[in-house]
Amino acid sequence: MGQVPVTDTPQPGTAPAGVVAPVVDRHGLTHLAYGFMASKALFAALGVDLFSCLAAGERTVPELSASTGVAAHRLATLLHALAGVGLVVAGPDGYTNAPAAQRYLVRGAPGDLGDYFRLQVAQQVYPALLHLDAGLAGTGVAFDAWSGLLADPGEARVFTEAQHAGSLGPARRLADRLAPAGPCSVLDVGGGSGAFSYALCARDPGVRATVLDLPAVVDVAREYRERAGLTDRVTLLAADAVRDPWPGGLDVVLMSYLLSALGDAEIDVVLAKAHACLRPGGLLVVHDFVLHDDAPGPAPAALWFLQYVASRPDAVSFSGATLAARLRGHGFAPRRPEVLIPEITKVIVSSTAVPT
Ligand SMILES: C[S@@+](CC[C@H](N)C(=O)[O-])C[C@H]1O[C@@H](n2cnc3c(N)ncnc32)[C@H](O)[C@@H]1O
Repeated sequence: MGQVPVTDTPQPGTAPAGVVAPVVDRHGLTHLAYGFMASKALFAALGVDLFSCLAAGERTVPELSASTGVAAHRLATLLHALAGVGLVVAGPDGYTNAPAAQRYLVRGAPGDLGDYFRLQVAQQVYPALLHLDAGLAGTGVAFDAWSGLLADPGEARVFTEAQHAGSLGPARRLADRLAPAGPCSVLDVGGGSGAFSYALCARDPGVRATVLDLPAVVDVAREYRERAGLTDRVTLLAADAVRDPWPGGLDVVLMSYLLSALGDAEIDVVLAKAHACLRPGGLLVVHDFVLHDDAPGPAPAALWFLQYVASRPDAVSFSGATLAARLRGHGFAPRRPEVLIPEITKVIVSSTAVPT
């Protein structure tokens, strides 16, 4: 879960990035209350690949109707909505993509996030959020945590393919930052498709990785490993990270979006296991949603934490400081958190003590 923000720079009239502006008027409230409708317009457009149809430039409504197969009068209504929220731009004869749509929503573009939004956010996260009231009340949740949902091979495929699309860019950035050099064994816990492991392997030929995830997810990861040409350097381990044993003597344990997906007590279980399976001086790399320590937000990270409340009663949120305290409690020496996806995720690298 978690994504690059579609808006990289503050919009006119909004607070600078990182500062939460209190909602002061009805317009602000309306913007929030109607947000779901705007999201649905975006997902519906992705569903008929509308942004790809506009990739080459302006198209008229009849042209778009022919390409998408959507009746012109219904498509016109969708286009009005998309233009209203700024995803397409209306011209004298037709429509063009807004810059972010052209960059992130055109199928096959280098920054393509369409599958991530359409599959994971629209088809799995939003339906789960319909159970948020019950989750908050503690009277029921959408499903038995993500591990319950992902026991189903079809759901595991949808989730993992979408997550792969979302994780490729951040994985490359993290690999560049960690810059492994020389022999290095990595355990990628809750590794999903293995996107982060492949990026680390691509960065240095000395990296060997094990991707540990639930069995139905590992079945999908096998295909990505094949495509990456890394069957000889990446091992797949079908296991439950909380209940099953992990390999030992490792240089690096990576947890990308794992801790946020676990319950409070399970976080302690996996941190203890990480410490036990690292060699002295080994590194734990946590990449996840992280709240500010001393200010509200950032909103996307806070909202991602909230959606977990819909799917498990023991979900918790954490800031850099609360996570660092927890890491210290398990014998780690955490460094300062560093932003990986602005407003959404941070990376906290911690070392285990080297015996003197
Ligand atoms: C949001 S995905 C992140 C995948 C990958 N780390 C990435 O960043 O692209 C969270 C992953 O944690 C896995 N996961 C959740 N609970 C798990 C558990 N108890 N044991 C193993 N994997 C688990 C899920 O199956 C899923 O693949």
